[in-house]
Amino acid sequence: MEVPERQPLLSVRDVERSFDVGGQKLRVLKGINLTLEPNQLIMLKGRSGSGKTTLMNLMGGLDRPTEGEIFFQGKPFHAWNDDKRTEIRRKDIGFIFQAYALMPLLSAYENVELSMRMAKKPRSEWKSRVTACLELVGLAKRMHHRPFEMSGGEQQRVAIAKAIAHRPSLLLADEPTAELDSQMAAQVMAVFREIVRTENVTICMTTHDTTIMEVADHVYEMVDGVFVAG
Ligand SMILES: Nc1ncnc2c1ncn2[C@@H]1O[C@H](COP(=O)(O)OP(=O)(O)OP(=O)(O)O)[C@@H](O)[C@H]1O
Repeated sequence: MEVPERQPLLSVRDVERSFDVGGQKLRVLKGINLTLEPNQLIMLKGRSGSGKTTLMNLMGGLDRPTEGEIFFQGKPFHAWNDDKRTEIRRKDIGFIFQAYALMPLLSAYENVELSMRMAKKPRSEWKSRVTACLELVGLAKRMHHRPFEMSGGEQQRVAIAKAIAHRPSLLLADEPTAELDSQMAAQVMAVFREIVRTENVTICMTTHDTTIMEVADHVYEMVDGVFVAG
């Protein structure tokens, strides 16, 4: 009997993205190929302006390529409209940004709970999942603190709990450690490794920090809109 081939989580094929800037075509991505498998920690590095954020936006279904194909769990993101991509994104993708994007008036617990609500998870699952996610990021004792009562590293860990609560299979993180000192950045990376081990998720993150690249399963280097051998 033939064993069915395992489907990649995400596949990016010959992707280009151009923007119209003042009547001129600005080519930002110039033929990107990348495959993400389940349960990986992948990093994208490259100079400012090389196109990393543009690629992450495409991978997360926030934007569509000018040329090429993007399949998320076999679904053709490049061909789907905003509404269809948004539906998949809400359910299956989590995002973390450089600045923590937490609601300032809500506690850590309430911030994470919001993500369960947004993903329309049954209310009966909220409490145990929110608590488990905050424990996973090492903040069980800070659940009822609000963002301004926490350090930058703690806030970023709340943002991680919030991004994984609805059990996405892909977590995209744009410079998640950029605002943190090296000790806090190391804590965030330890949490990422733990999440990849226990949560059935692939993390793809951008970074400039060469010291944290050691923990990646693979590092892609982008130069001027293409990948170069690392
Ligand atoms: N919507 C847009 N319209 C026009 N130009 C854009 C748009 N989005 C990105 N660009 C341009 O594309 C280039 C790549 O930007 P991008 O944000 O992807 O780089 P990056 O590698 O993520 O940089 P950084 O490390 O600074 O975040 C930049 O020159 C940027 O000005």
